[in-house]
Amino acid sequence: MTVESELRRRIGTARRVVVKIGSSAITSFHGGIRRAELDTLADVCQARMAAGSDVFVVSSGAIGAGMAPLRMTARPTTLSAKQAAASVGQLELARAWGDSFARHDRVVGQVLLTAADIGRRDSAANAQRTLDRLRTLSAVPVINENDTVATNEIRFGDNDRLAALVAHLISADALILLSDVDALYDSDPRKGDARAVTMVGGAGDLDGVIAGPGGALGTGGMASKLAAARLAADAGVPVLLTAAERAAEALAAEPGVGTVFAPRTERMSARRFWVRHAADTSGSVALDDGAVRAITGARRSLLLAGVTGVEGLFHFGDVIEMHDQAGRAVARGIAQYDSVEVRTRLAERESGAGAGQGRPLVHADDLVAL
Ligand SMILES: Nc1ncnc2c1ncn2[C@@H]1O[C@H](COP(=O)(O)OP(=O)(O)O)[C@@H](O)[C@H]1O
Ligand SMILES: N[C@@H](CCC(=O)OP(=O)(O)O)C(=O)O
Repeated sequence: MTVESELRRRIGTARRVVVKIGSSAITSFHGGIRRAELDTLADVCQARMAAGSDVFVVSSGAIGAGMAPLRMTARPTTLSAKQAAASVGQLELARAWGDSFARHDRVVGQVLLTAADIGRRDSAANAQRTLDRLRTLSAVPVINENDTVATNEIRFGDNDRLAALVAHLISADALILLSDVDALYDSDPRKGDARAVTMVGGAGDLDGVIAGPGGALGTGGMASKLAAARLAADAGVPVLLTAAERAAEALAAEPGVGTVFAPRTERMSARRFWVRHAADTSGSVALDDGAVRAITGARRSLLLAGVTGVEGLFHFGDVIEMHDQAGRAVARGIAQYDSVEVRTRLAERESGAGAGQGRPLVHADDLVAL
């Protein structure tokens, strides 16, 4: 069996599956939700559940669904208009999913999350418990970003990222991204003459691939799908990307369609994954070149000696970002000092009164290079 067919079989037999459905697949520009497509997708998810898998749906489309009832003729661009459209559209979307699954005697549970919810351990744990309880009650979770409270600064950015973080949160065995394109191509297929990539085993397979923008209804385009696939790979979750039209084949026992992305062979620990991808950061420190080399190259702990400045307010145990002298984020990690204490130590050093080195600011085990 080839590596690719093994990976496809793994996705086809995964017990716990996150299925993310893009706006472009279930909404139309003027008509709102495409009910027939939703019914077909619910049928396919139901078939997979009947075969023994647990399915968690991440559904985009709230903004697209809200446009028609609000008589918007173009996709809204301002944050408040997007939020208004999402607030109207989410209600329609949840109702439509409820109707589609009710045809199979299934109820749905709406779960709206912000990036901040996933970035805080307590709220992430609560969301995880809710999702798990819905599963044991045989209800289908229908998840979306809580658009009405998410500002530009705190957004997931797109639902591909949300889906990958949910896959990590619930320890999914596979993530299926359903869009309006049947696979990853080496360049935007709308521009003609592009070649489909059937498997991405590592970063090298993406050499020469141009990930272009999305369609009129989508958000992140192909770049956001590749970023989500990478995030899922770090979490040890294999990914299949294809078109919603191919959903039946994508959720079959041996999915023969789309592009499959291999997970990392060594799954990142939950703690390091959280530090790297999910946690809110509370502040940052600037590092000199030697410290940057020590933490990114030699994988050492970060000592106060290499810190040249502090930004923001953080407490012992918070996740902070580490910047190089050009202001680029080079790593994230868990602080072993409060920001006030770090400032005091830097001031002491300036005045020549610095006492010894002390414990590291970030221990190597809690530090992830970006
Ligand atoms: N290299 C590529 N391979 C495949 N699709 C691409 C590529 N570059 C750009 N695209 C475009 O990305 C679109 C999918 O992204 P998007 O519209 O954001 O989808 P969704 O709404 O499903 O999230 C496709 O319609 C496709 O035209
Ligand atoms: N929360 C937004 C999601 C936007 C989004 O990421 O869309 P998509 O690129 O289609 O997955 C909505 O429901 O419209």
